[in-house]
Amino acid sequence: MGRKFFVGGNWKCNGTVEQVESIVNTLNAGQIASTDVVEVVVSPPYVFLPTVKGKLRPEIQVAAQNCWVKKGGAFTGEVSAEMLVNLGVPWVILGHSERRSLMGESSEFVGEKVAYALAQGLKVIACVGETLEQREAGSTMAVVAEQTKAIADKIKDWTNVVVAYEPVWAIGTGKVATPAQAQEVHANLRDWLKTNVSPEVAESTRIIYGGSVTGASCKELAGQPDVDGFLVGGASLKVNREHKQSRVFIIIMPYLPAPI
Ligand SMILES: O=C[C@H](O)COP(=O)(O)O
Repeated sequence: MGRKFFVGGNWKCNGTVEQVESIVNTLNAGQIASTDVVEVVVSPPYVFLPTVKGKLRPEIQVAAQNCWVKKGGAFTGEVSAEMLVNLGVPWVILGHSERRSLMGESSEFVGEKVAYALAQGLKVIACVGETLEQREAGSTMAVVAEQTKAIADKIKDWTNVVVAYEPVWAIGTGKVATPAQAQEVHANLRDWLKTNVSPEVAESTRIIYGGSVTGASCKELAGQPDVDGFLVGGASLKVNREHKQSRVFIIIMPYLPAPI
């Protein structure tokens, strides 16, 4: 069975009650193809999760942007995986570069979080990616392999993991990776999974791309054999005025069969 295309919208630390309501209304009004063909997941900040989950059409799932590394307790400011499960949130984004760089999350810590979240029944969008300095030093694949290995060391079952390759230099900068750059890393990452985990995991695990994806860049990127979808930041908050559509839908529509 082929890998189902995946489009995630990461709203990061953005939005007011009014803006979130407006985005949800736009998403609910948009055309969407069968969930057999594409998986669409939006990730609002924690405080908006229950509202978004309650108001969104059922074809669109929600993700948290982070969760605690173990069972809850005296960890002020944290949200546990158990709480997300209790709320009916199916997905969580872990290891985003903003958390690695701004909150000091190490690869090992991210690996522990991924393992714990999976064990509680969450599905995980696990982010990896190199900085500009690392790319220029020629260590892109070494960095991505080290981050992926830290996850592979802690988990056995990859069924509920989507890997998001997000080069740090492309995030929020408008400098989207070229299709060739994205394909090269995705193919190397799949190869790494084949050698270090298993051929089955390499074949079935979705590797999605994130970093300045827009309606203009998505088509060629999605045409690459190892690009299985996107994790969209800025564009997932925007509405295309002409089409009155969320830009997440603009991004996925070219690849989809007839809407339901
Ligand atoms: O999680 C999403 C990524 O950080 C991409 O963000 P961006 O599309 O605003 O560059």
